Amino acid sequence: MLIEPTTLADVVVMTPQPFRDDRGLFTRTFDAAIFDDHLGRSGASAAFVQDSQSRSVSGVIRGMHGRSGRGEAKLVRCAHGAVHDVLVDIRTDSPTFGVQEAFLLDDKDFRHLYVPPGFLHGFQALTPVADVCYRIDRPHDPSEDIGVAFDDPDLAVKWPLPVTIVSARDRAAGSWQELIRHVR
Ligand SMILES: Cc1cn([C@H]2C[C@H](O)[C@@H](COP(=O)(O)OP(=O)(O)O[C@H]3O[C@@H](C)C(=O)[C@@H](O)[C@H]3O)O2)c(=O)[nH]c1=O
Repeated sequence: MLIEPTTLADVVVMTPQPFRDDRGLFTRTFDAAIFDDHLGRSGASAAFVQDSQSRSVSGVIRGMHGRSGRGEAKLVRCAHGAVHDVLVDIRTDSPTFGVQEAFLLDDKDFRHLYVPPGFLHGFQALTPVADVCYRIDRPHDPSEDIGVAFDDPDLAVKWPLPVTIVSARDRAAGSWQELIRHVR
């Protein structure tokens, strides 16, 4: 399991080594000992309290989602298919505040993102079926949902495919400028 930094402060990408044979493959998707050691916090991995999975059809965009209050840490991977995954740092005290980075998550390399609290997250499905799995370190609470429109002109995320389906909540999301006023 390789753990590498990204351009976003504190975000890391974990790349496992899938073992492939005639039957298919086996891959470790997460290693608590390596993760805790990387963070320098014994037991950090034990904080993840909810596992979730979403399935999307090609072109679907989910995002850009964040969480108010203490935020939430997230582990994100694509278990089936491929997604274009985007993170935006919304921590006002971060050296990478406002910076975004995109990652290809797929079922070939099984790259896995660790996202600390204080980020917007979203993705677009690139394959007919794309399953995204998350682990979060606080129980889901919709009253803390915050977000920015996936097509906000200031964020200007470059989605690779034409947009097919977006939820009503995401269509109604606010702007980057509004979010900045809120977090500052
Ligand atoms: C996220 C979530 C949703 N739900 C419910 C609420 C709703 O009825 C249904 C679908 O929820 P949503 O439309 O919010 O799902 P979705 O748009 O896929 O939301 C997800 O988007 C990606 C980008 C993330 O980063 C996730 O943290 C999460 O915000 O599932 C839960 O019960 N628990 C959860 O943790």
